[in-house]
Amino acid sequence: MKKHLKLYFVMGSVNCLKNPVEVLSEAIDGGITMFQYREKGKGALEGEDKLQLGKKLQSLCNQNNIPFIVNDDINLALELDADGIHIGQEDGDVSKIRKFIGRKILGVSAHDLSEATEAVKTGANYIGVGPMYETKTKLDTNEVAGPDMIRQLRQNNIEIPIVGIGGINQQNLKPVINAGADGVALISAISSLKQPREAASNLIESINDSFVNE
Ligand SMILES: Cc1ncsc1CCOP(=O)(O)O
Ligand SMILES: C=C1C=NC(C)=NC1=N
Ligand SMILES: [Mg+2]
Repeated sequence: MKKHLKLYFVMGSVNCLKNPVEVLSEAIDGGITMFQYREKGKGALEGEDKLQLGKKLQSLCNQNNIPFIVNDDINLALELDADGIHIGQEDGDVSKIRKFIGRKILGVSAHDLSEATEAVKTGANYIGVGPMYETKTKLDTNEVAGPDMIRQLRQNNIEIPIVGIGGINQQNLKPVINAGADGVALISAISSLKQPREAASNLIESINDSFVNE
């Protein structure tokens, strides 16, 4: 699990400057290690369109042995036979969902020690902690927690794989790794750029450097 979380690209059609299939294809070439289909927000696809795009993105991931995770939508995750699902605190009872999805990857958003402890207890495979920094991508985030939140979780013996998320880019990812995260999850640092391949390549290089000089 930990090695997949290094550069975890999260995206939906709403976030992309160009064709989402092209964006993901380039991001995979650039070196992302895991992908989450998060079709959400104003103008997001629904129903058949959402399913069809999901299938295209999933096949890109399968061809490249990249775990394909669906955000929030359990029915879609099961219909696509995705590798896993990511849910927020408001997306339902984690232990119920664990029974529903069996051995698939279960990611849970956590904003503090109590949510992280709960997620571990109910069988999450990793937690997404944030927002690390200001973000314009998700409008209803909690207040900025910062990398120190990850450091605090590790100091309280939270051993589960952790990915930081929220406003992360090449310039500010090192403190997230140094705080004890196994990787970073991000949207606009790849999806909003003309050259997603170059963006992903620069990011994974900086992430690997951060681990080497930890
Ligand atoms: C999904 C999510 N959860 C917390 S912040 C966020 C948005 C991250 O987007 P960006 O990487 O563009 O800041
Ligand atoms: C809200 C989120 C937090 N963390 C991750 C990895 N994905 C999300 N959608
Ligand atoms: Mg959610």
